Order: sequence, then C-alpha cells, then structure tokens
Amino acid sequence: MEYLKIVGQNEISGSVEISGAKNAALPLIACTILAKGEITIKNLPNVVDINTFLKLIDKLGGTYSKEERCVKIDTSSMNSTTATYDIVKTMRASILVLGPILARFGHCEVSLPGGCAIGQRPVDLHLKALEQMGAIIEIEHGYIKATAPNGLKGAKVVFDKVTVGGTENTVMAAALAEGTTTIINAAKEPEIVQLCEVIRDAGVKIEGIGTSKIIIEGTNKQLLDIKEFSVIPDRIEAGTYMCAAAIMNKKLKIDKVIPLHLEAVISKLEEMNFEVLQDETSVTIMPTDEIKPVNIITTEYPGFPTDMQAQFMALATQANGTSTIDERLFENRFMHVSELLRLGADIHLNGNIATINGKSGTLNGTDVMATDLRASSALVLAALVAKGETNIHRIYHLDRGYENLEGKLSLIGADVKRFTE
Ligand SMILES: CC(=O)N[C@H]1[C@@H](OP(=O)(O)OP(=O)(O)OC[C@H]2O[C@@H](n3ccc(=O)[nH]c3=O)[C@H](O)[C@@H]2O)O[C@H](CO)[C@@H](O)[C@@H]1O
Ligand SMILES: C=C(OP(=O)(O)O)C(=O)O
Repeated sequence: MEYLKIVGQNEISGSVEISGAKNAALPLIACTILAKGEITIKNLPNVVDINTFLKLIDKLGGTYSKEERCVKIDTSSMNSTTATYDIVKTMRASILVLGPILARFGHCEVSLPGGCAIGQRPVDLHLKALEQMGAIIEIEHGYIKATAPNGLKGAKVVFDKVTVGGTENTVMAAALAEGTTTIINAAKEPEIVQLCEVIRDAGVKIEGIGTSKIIIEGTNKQLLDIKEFSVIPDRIEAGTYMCAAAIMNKKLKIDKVIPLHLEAVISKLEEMNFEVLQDETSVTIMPTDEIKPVNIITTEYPGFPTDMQAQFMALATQANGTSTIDERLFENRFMHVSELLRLGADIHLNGNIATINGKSGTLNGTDVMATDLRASSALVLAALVAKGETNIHRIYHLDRGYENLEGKLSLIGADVKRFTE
C-alpha cells in the first residue's frame, strides 16, 4: 500500500492550479447515458473516482477514449442495465446511473451502496423520487431493482431533505420522462447547476436552475444531443489549498477557480483574519498577524460545505483560541479527530460538535491513517505545519478526489513524497 511522507514546516509560496471538479464530473459522466452520440468532456480531473465511473460505463456496454484531461464517451452501444457490486462498493456515486438508465431503458439494477466512513448515507430519497415518477422499486439480494414498464412520467417531487445525489438522479430521470417534473427543495450546488445547464443546452426545457425549485420538461425517451463541455473547477480542491496557505500562514494564489463558488469558505477565512484577494479566476490568501478562532456549521450550498469541514478543523488547531465545528450533514464525519489528536491537537467531541482549542506550533509529526477523502486532506494540511515527519497511510482515499496532490504541493515548496510500504 502507498503512503505519503511529509516533512513539515517547509515554506510554501507561489500559485497552484485547480483541476476540474470530481463531484461535477461524476454526474456529468452519468448523464452521457441520456445522450445519443459521442460526447466530449474537457477539464476532467485525473482522479481514481473518474476512472472508476468510466469503468462502469464500459461495463454497461458504452465506450470511451480518454486522453490526459479529456474524455469522449459514447453510450449508444449500451447493452447492460446492471451496476454490479464490484464497482458500486468502491464508489457511492455509482448510484447516479440509476435515474438515467431507468429513464432510457425502463429498468435498472444497481447494487445498494454500502455504508461508508462518513455516515449511513441512505438512498431512500432517490428511490422515493423515482417511485413518484412511476417506477416500481424492490430491493432484492442487495440490489435496487427498478422498473418503469410504461416509462417514467413527470411528477411533483418534494424532497424531505436537501440531497445532492437525489436531485441529480431526479433531474436526469426527468429529462427523458414523459411530461413535466417539478422538484421542490432541490439542492443548489454548482455541480447541479452545471448538470442542468448541460441538459438544457441539449434542448431540454429546464427552469429554476440553481434554485430550490427545478422544473424539467421531459423528452419522452428521445435521447439528447449533448454538446462538448468543460467541467467546472473543483471548489473543494480549491478550498483545501486555501486552507494549506492559511495553515502555513503564507501568501498563495489559487488559480483557475470560480470565486463565487467559494464564498462560504472565503467568508470563514476572513473571519479567521485572513485577507482573501479575488479576481475573476483566482483567489489569493494573504498571511495574517493572528489566526483567529472560528465557529462553523456545515450546511447545504451556498452555506459552508461539509466537504471542507475536516480541512478547517486542521486549520483551527493553529488558531489563537477555541473554535467549534457543528457537522449537520453526516453523522460520522469526525474520523479525522482521532488522527489529529495523534499529531498533538487539542480537540473535544460532543455528538456532532467538535471543539478545537487552537495554538500555533502544537502539532508534531507521527504516523496517521487516512479514513475518508476529506479526512485525508485534513491530515495532509496538519502534516504541512507539524514539526518533523508525518507518514499518512491508506492514501487511496486521497487519490479518489485529489489530482496529483503531492506534485501540486511540491511545486509550491512542500516536502511531500509517496512511498510503497
Ligand atoms: C459525489 C458527490 O457529489 N458527493 C457529495 C454529495 O454526496 P451525496 O449526494 O451522497 O449527499 P446528499 O446531499 O445526498 O446527502 C445529504 C444528506 O441527506 C441524507 N440522504 C441523502 C439521500 C437519501 O436518499 N437519503 C438521505 O437521508 C444523507 O445521509 C445526508 O445526511 O453531497 C454531499 C453533501 O454536500 C457531499 O459531502 C459529497 O461530497
Ligand atoms: C464525500 C465525498 O465524496 P463521495 O460522495 O463520492 O463519497 C467528497 O467528495 O468529499
């Protein structure tokens, strides 16, 4: 297994370029199932989850050819409607093929995505929405078996909870359904906006993009003519490098981003006393004379993202005072706490609230274990500022969602190397 060795307290400076967003690219690849011809997707992040999703497309009978950051996908030869356990177990986002396959073929079988390190993560809301659109769904032998013998019909779908994946599955299913679907309490994440825009640009009438009420007029199984597009920048990767600058208290430019997508993160960094300079496509973090503590509540976009919570916890260990983080989305997203404690952090957990007593210079390098994607990046950040050497094990989590992490960090001056144990 591979691990990262980071020698802490190296100066960092310069700028880092952000890749395409994993969480935008995954539903966008799923939406190629709705299309009739070859689609070119540009600015594709080079991360393991994307390769896994492409493998799934291949297993379903579609074809793809991938160059460095660009993929051409053609699902016209798709001849399977089953997403099997071997792929779904490695990536929960595989559930995103359910809506499009069901809408196109009238039936679909997807292995139930299992529990994962950040919480239970049920898919009941995805299933309920599809049932409201006429699907008959049964769970058998660990598989979701969905059929819609007479095709999916437009419906009013009211989500009990805001769900990113649930909204994406419903939008894709609605695009090929017969009639109009209205989604109430839809998620508003930029990744959903891009998915809706790509489908709209293929001729589907969609209103309310980026709002909590999305109205989609389905094509009644007419496949879409999806045009070439480029994946939006990864706001979570950007936020992670912004935290790298902040934890090292150094100036760093984060380039190729959409600052509007980073507002909640920028605002929390400002509360922590950092100046954040912005232009159209970059943000620059400036050093501060005192890192102030902060109180964070994770919530849906445009609020503070749960996917940035772990990184801010690492940063809060260096603040001058006590910070709190209230995790409201996932019941078990504090696995990084025990590992940060191993590095010397002073953190107390009470239910879904973490209290972090910060003080600069308190972390010391040691061996730690990555437990999920963002927990891993929090450990990387902590290791950058810790005294001495930190070995981060199980970095396959990191590789799911960070393109060339050690390369990008090395370019800005960090001492990060990958080894095999
Ligand atoms: C690939 C991708 O884009 N992943 C992101 C997506 O995950 P994902 O789409 O899985 O997250 P959701 O927005 O669906 O989950 C939000 C909350 O709703 C609950 N829920 C969800 C669906 C459901 O059927 N029933 C239910 O109870 C979840 O357990 C969670 O508590 O949004 C999360 C919240 O911003 C991010 O952390 C993930 O990085
Ligand atoms: C939790 C994440 O991803 P996923 O939903 O694919 O597990 C993430 O990107 O932080």
